[in-house]
Amino acid sequence: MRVLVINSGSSSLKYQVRETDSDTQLLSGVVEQIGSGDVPDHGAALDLVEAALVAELGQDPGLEAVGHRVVHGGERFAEPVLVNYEITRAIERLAPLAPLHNPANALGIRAIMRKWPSLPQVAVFDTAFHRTLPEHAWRYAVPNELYTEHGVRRYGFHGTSAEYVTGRAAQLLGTPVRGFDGIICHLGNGASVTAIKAGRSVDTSMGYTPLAGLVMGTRSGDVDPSILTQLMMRGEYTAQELDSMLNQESGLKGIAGSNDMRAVVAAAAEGDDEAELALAMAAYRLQKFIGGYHVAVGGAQAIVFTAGIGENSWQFRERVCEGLGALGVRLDRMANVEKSREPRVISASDSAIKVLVVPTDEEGAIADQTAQLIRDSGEQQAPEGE
Ligand SMILES: Nc1ncnc2c1ncn2[C@@H]1O[C@H](COP(=O)(O)OP(=O)(O)O)[C@@H](O)[C@H]1O
Ligand SMILES: CC(=O)OP(=O)(O)O
Ligand SMILES: [Mg+2]
Repeated sequence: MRVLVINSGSSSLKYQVRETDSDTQLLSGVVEQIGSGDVPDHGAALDLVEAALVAELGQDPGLEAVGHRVVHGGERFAEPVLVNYEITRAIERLAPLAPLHNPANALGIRAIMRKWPSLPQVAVFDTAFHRTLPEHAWRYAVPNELYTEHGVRRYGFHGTSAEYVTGRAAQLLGTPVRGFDGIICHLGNGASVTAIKAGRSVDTSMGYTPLAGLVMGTRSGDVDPSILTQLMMRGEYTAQELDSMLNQESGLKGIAGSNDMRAVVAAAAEGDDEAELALAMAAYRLQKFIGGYHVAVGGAQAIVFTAGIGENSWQFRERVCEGLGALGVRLDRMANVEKSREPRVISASDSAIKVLVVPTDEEGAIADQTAQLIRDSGEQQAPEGE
């Protein structure tokens, strides 16, 4: 099946056209720096995608379906769904919980509806894989009505990536996925870490929104919530200002002035104190999560690095693993600096926990789930005997 995949991240739009039957990629691209560069918003980014489609595949690109990454699926969506107007509105209603993502996701769906009204579209949710969290991990210790009336709970994100990477990591170790206990570190512009027990997500660092947990490119990750209430009560900042400050001006950017890990690593190597501090903070936060999740999964077999930083920054991986000595983690320094697009082991043979690098493939996973759902729903609709 020929599927167009649209992955709208916070600052980028990744797209691919895949033939799922032969697992081939016909077209792939990324529009970066949306909002800060030449591309003002995700609408303009979609115009570029359409131009690329027509240039590469002709006026009729032969698409059979579109698969969208949708970041927030709330409590309702535990699996991929066929999109209709009602589903699109539900995705839009979740926008306040993922302000950098869901509006762009819904915009993409509506743009395709207008352009190719009869093309089936599937939404694949970042939250879905985390629906297996036990309640003691997804509840916040606040009055019950915050959950029952306002849906305040941990949802978790990057689930499509965590699920895909879990499968590949288990494969690499020669373990069935249901026998895999590990820790998946998805480190991109948004970053999260997920505890995997028996192949399922049992805890994850992002929460009600993708702001929680690790120190990210522009997001603070965990802070004391009183910082916000105090600053608001004193009239120093509005809720709106704090929201955009924590989502867009914090993290590596807030401390070191850039959200690009390459620039921060280079600056630190040249002796820039702020860059060094930002790296130390980001690594320390991740080390604490890894220690906690090692306990949560009852002893991890593997710590897995993935996404832009996890796959490419040997310096950041080294820094994180150097702080994991108490867990018996030992890196193979040579293996860690090797460049490869293949899943691989980068720990020393005497490491108590294996350390892996496994490139993620959100687009591939979304294409496969889209084709699968469309095939299944076609079979359900087809009358018996046809
Ligand atoms: N070669 C590299 N070395 C270090 N960091 C890299 C490299 N390539 C990309 N990155 C980092 O990866 C991050 C983007 O990751 P990505 O997974 O594409 O994010 P997102 O999907 O959130 O847009 C950026 O912080 C960038 O600095
Ligand atoms: C959920 C999230 O943070 O996604 P991204 O890393 O693509 O911004
Ligand atoms: Mg991403």
